[in-house]
Amino acid sequence: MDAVVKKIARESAVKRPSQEEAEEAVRTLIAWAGDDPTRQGLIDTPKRVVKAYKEFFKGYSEDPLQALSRTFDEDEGYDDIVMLRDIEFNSHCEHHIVPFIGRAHVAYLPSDSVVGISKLARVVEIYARRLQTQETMTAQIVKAIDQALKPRGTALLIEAVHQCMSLRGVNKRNVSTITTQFTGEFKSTPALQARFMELVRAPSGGFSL
Ligand SMILES: Nc1nc2c(ncn2[C@@H]2O[C@H](COP(=O)(O)OP(=O)(O)OP(=O)(O)O)[C@@H](O)[C@H]2O)c(=O)[nH]1
Ligand SMILES: [Zn+2]
Repeated sequence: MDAVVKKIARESAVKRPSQEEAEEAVRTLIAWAGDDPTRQGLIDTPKRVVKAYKEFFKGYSEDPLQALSRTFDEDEGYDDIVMLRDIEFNSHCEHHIVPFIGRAHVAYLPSDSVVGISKLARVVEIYARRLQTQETMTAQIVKAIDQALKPRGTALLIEAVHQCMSLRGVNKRNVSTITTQFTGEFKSTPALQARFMELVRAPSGGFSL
């Protein structure tokens, strides 16, 4: 078992079930839904579902601080906004285990060093691949960046569609849920927040490389 999974298991005092126990749980749900888990078309489904869960929730075995640990300090004194826009993610809401799908826009103001830009997208991916609420995921991403890079400020906007609202329950399609979090200079300086929001909304300039 991976160290991060072990840590989460230790903190929550939950024993991680075996692959066979997880597959059995899927067979139970299929039967509960009203179908026969032993029929031809469903016989391999528990194995596939467990494999899919491994992908959906692989963020439990990854460490965001580790992803942000390699920084570069030769940046000629660059000290303005570094922003990644339109980081697509798929997550699952912790209330219904149904997908919520959206985009994250993340920016930071470097102090001494910068981080490889892919690592910011990796942090989004790590937290998205866990059971989440949008608010928690927003706060966690910002906290990880602040902790690892100690920037002068971090800004994050997440927009997402929650399928637990569009496929069931209230059945409202295409509702966007928007969350934002600002720290440091982004929190204390409204003009910086406004610049961030402008950059989120700015046309892409037709780049699609
Ligand atoms: N704040 C927040 N709520 C969420 C998120 N994802 C899902 N939810 C909401 O979680 C709530 C759970 O409410 P409950 O009343 O316990 O569950 P429910 O009976 O299935 O609720 P309905 O979805 O209204 O049918 C619902 O209002 C969901 O829309 C999220 O990321 N953040
Ligand atoms: Zn939900």
